[in-house]
Amino acid sequence: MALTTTGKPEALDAKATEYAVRLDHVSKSFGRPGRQQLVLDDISLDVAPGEFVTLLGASGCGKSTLLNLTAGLDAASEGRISVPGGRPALMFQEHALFPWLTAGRNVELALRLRGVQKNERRAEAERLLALVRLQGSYDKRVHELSGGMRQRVALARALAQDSQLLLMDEPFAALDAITRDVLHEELTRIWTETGVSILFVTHNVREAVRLAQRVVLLSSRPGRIAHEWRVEIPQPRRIEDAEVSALSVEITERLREEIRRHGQQ
Ligand SMILES: Nc1ncnc2c1ncn2[C@@H]1O[C@H](COP(=O)(O)OP(=O)(O)OP(=O)(O)O)[C@@H](O)[C@H]1O
Repeated sequence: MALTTTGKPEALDAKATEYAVRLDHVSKSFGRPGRQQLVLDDISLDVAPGEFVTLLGASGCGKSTLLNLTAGLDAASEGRISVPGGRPALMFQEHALFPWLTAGRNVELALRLRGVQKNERRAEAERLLALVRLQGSYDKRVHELSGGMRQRVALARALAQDSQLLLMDEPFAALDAITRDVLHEELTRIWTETGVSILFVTHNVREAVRLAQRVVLLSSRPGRIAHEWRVEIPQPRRIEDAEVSALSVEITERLREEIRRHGQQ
């Protein structure tokens, strides 16, 4: 497929590339010509196949914008985004499940859109619900599920797309700390089992360190890559582990510096 300097993520041959997604000098402005606000400035970032990267930054620094560009929901103003494996799967803070469908039917809908045959959908939806530890919940309606269970269904639905790249925008931010902790464990397990690449947006430093192999810090206004850390702490980690805490303190310091610097502009 021809490469363009702007526009939607491009599908390339997955085998020929060493990344699940590549952002190459990506910038994004909003607003009318002459009154434009530069939100993302010259972002270059690769996520390797099977890698788990968290994108961290202060509120309003452009994290969601970056994810939306990667998902193809909006076009970059400059630069190029390549997603070799095709359309990424998406998961947001709001579950966005259809309330009139059961948990199972919500997952099946994604399977249908993927082109899975009707007679295979039920079994595949059951398998995905079991993967997120919701076996037996196929017939439950959305209002019968807790917040954590809804996010599990949303995760099963995202996985139903069978994409090589999963984009997650603060998916656990609305959950209580204990439910979030459990879902961190589940996500780590599912990431290990499936080998999916994950780009996960959060403003929670401990969450970023708990989950990722690499934490990328964005500065604010405009969003630029300020720093990144490789997280060598073995999984499974716990959010209260001493090593997770120590690195979180270091990253928080750096984040504070970025916020102070932004405040002085
Ligand atoms: N469609 C849009 N039109 C105009 N401005 C926008 C649009 N989308 C985002 N912005 C602006 O871009 C900036 C970055 O927003 P974005 O939602 O990406 O930040 P964020 O880092 O995800 O914030 P948060 O952590 O609070 O969710 C903000 O100033 C926002 O007002």
